[in-house]
Parts: sequence; C-alpha cells; structure tokens
Amino acid sequence: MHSPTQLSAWQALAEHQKEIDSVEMKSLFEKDKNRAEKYTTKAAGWTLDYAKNRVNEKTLALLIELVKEAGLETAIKGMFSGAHINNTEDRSVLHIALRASQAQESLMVDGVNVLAEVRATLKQMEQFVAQLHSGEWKGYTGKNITDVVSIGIGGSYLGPKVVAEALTPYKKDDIKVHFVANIDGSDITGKLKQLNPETTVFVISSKTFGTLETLSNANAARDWFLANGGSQDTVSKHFAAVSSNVKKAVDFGMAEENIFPMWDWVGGRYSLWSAIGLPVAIAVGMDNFYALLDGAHQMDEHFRTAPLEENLPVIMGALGVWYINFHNAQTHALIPYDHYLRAMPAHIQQLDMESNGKANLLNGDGVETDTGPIIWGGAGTNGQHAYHQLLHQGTRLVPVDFIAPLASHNPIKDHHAQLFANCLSQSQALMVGKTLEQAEQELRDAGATPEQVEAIAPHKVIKGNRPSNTLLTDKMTPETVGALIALYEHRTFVQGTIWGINSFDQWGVELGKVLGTDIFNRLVSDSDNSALDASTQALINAFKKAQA
Ligand SMILES: O=P(O)(O)OC[C@H]1O[C@](O)(CO)[C@@H](O)[C@@H]1O
Repeated sequence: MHSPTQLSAWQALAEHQKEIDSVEMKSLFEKDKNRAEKYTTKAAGWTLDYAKNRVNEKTLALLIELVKEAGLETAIKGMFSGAHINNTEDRSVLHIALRASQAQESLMVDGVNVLAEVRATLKQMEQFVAQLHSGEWKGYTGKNITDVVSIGIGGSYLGPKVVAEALTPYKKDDIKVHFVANIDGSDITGKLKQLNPETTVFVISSKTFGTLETLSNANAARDWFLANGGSQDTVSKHFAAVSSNVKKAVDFGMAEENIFPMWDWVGGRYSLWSAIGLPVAIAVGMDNFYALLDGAHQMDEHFRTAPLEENLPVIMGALGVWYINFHNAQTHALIPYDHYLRAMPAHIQQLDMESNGKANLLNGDGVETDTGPIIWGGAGTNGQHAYHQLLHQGTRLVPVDFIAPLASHNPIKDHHAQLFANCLSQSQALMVGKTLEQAEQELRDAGATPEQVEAIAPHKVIKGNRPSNTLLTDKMTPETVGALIALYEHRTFVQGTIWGINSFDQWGVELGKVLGTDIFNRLVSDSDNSALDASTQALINAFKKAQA
C-alpha cells in the first residue's frame, strides 16, 4: 500500500520534469536518429510508436522505476492468480480468465475452477448462436429469428455495442443486432418500430438484474411482445438473459437454459468477453467471437510476461501518469482513424473513468495526486474539423492516442492513403508546430503587406511540442480489436496501481441512483419537498406542472 508521492521515482520525476520540459521533442529527433526505432514496441498485432512524447532515456527509466516501486509486478501476479485485488468488494478481478487459452486447464479461485465455468458458458453461447443462425430456434409462430435486441446499460451495453460496430465487416446478414440502453422511452420506441415480435429475440444483459434502466426497458419489450401477438407462455422463446441473478431472470419469464451466467469476479466495464458479449457473438458468429477473445488473450500474455520496458500497457500507462501528474494534463484523447472504431473512445471513457475516477488510496486515505483523467475523443478525420483546433492551439495540454489500421476494409481509390496521411500529419503537426518566423514567411509568400504580417502572424503560431502515441495494426480484425481493448484495460490497471487506488469498484455511482429513486417518488406523489434545496424543489415543480 503506497501513496505515489512517497515513491523515490515520483520525486525524481518531479525534478526531471523541469529539465526535460526545456527540451523540444523535435530537437530530440534531430539529436538521435534512432529515436523512432528506440521508442517503438510491438505486441498482439499492434505497433506502438511513442517517440513523439516528451521523454528521453532518463524519463523512461524513471517511469519504469516508478511502476516497479508502485508494485505493478506483484499486482499483475495478483490479478492473474485470482487474488482479491478489488479490496473494497473483496473480489478477484478476472476478465483475463474469460479469454484464457484453451491450453490452460484450471484457474482456481476460492475453491472453484473458474475456467470450467467460463468454458461451459462459451459452449452454451455456441449452441444459442448456432440455433439462431441455423433457423433451429423459431419464434412463437414458427418463423426464423431475424432480429436480436440487446437490452442493458453501462458495461452490459457499451462494450458489446462498440465491438459489434468495430466488427461490422464480419457481420452475418441473416440476423440484425440492435442495442437499447437509455431509459428515455425514445430509445426503445425507435427500435421496436422496426421489429416484428414473431421474429425478434431480446437478450436482457444485467449482471445484477436490478438495474433500473434495463428492467424498465425489458418490461417495455415484454409489454410490446404481449400486446402484439405474443403470450406469457411464449415469452421464453423470445427472451434470454445474461445475469448472475438467475432467480430474477426466471421470475421475469426466461427459461433457465436461456440464462447465461455472470460472475462477481467480472466488473461490468470489463465484461464484454463474458456472455455479456453474446450480442457480438450473434452479430459476427462464434468463430469471430473466439478470435476476439484470442486477440485479448495475446495482449494479456504480453502484459503478464513482457519486460516492463517493452510492455505496451505499461508504457502507455506510465506515459499517461507523466502527463497527468507532472504536466497537469486534465484530459486524454483517443482518435481512431477508422470509421468502424468511431465509438471506441466512449467505451474506453467508461472503462477508464469508472475505474480510475477515484479519490481514495487502497487503505481509504485520501489521494494526494490527481488520478484518472477525462477520456474523450472521436473518429479522425472528422475531429480535425472540430476539436483539433484546441489540440493544436488551445491552452491545455492534451496527450493523444492516434489509432489506425494500415489497410481498409473498404478501399476506394486513395481514400485510405488520405485517411492515413491525415492521421500522421496530425501527430506531426502537434509535435513540430509553427514558429512566428515561419508564420510571417508564409504570409509574405502569400503577398501580405507588412502590416498584415504583423497583425496575423501571431494567430498562426502553433507552439508544438504536444505529445502523442500512434498505434498501428495491419487491419481491424476480431483479433486486433480484442487486443486493442485489452491493451486499454491493462493501461487502466497500470495507472490505478501507480496511484495506489482500486480500479475495480464504482461506489461513486451509487449516490445518484439512491437520490434518483427518491426524486422519482417525489415526481409521482404529493410529497412534502420543503426540506429539499430550492433549486431541486423548483425543478420538481416544473416537471409536475408540465404533467398536469
Ligand atoms: O449489469 P448491471 O448490473 O445491469 O449493471 C450495469 C452497469 O451499472 C453499473 O453498476 C454502474 O451503474 C456498471 O458498473 C455496470 O456495468
């Protein structure tokens, strides 16, 4: 148990920061012709180029020292052996078990071989997916299933949705997979309008089977089914569940054989590899789902065994800490130059911000440092015509991860070369910037008068020296998408370990849920609200007035 500021490497990095920040990255490239090669490392189908960072050999050595002093090596062993590293919930953290290699026979946790349970569930998924695609599974009027609607929220929704979208080129044509999450009635209403109850199966994904949004939407789906020809007796043909709460799912109307298990050692935001990923398996087929697991497993093995100095999640995690804690970076951007991966920043946002948005050390003491940053981003090149302005000239330092495949699934003329060129030009521009002299010359060359040059040139200056990583892969495939997400999962763990926090609980979301129930009761009753703050009272009154 540690507070990072007490670690000697932390203090050394604080000193070192002063010396490295007077050095421009571009001059580091000029001095060291091998810099790109030196600061490039590969794993599980991905190449990480981290040469465009404000680091030299000393920085990297200190960051690795920091990771060691923070006990990462022991923490990794703890995770992979099933130790209860989620200390506030006294649980193991075993998303890695969901994608363990078939060669591994057992992983005993609290007296249970979790791998046996994982494999039995995968078999159950295989059967379900095969029955749907072969047409063996029929709806209540004997028709084949054409649509599957996944209802869930948070980790029981976003990961599968993002991965299913990322794997669009692998989708099967016979069944369309839809996702519903929001309790806003517009979400499910929009989906149901496109569907036929005779040919639709709903998969209700909820680890607890107690989440307000998911249960409300599941009830709405069942009401729609019953109102449009279905009957209580045929609910089990059209509803399946993924949950650790079998009783509640059975009470809802699911047949026990159509309930896929979840375990308390899988955190919601790490659960897409479990049966929570069933919508992905239905969308792209079980073979591709296995390939996704395999890609993630390759990254797990890299994380577990590679030297820290060559370890992608370790390097990315440590660099993130370098900017958050030693350069006051408040946010971190993810910019995939791949249309199908456009929603990935949202998944990593959930993964990272729910994991590392914490203010207490493992022992409960308050942290003395900043912890998880705001994660955001979106697809390139679209963002170049929007928020990239702030990346280049804004007052805040925003480290960026650029993510790109070398080949496109849809090669049209020079589109992919243009896309890729833009990706490279952004990281280059962030680093090299533009000096006042260059801006002035540019204006003179364009025929500007001396007055115009003086007035406009300062606005064209781009300071540069802004850091980024570039992650490249040959192509976005189930394997490489799996490895990419696992990379970010482990990066999150590396940072949480450095900060000495628990990345695997999420107590902060509870208060809002409790207050939400209280306010809901006030909205639908004549309760006395005078003890509430005046703002909340007024807002409740506005709602009630609108309903009257
Ligand atoms: O799968 P469940 O139990 O419905 O929970 C959904 C999500 O809600 C959360 O508990 C947060 O509210 C997430 O961690 C989780 O992924």
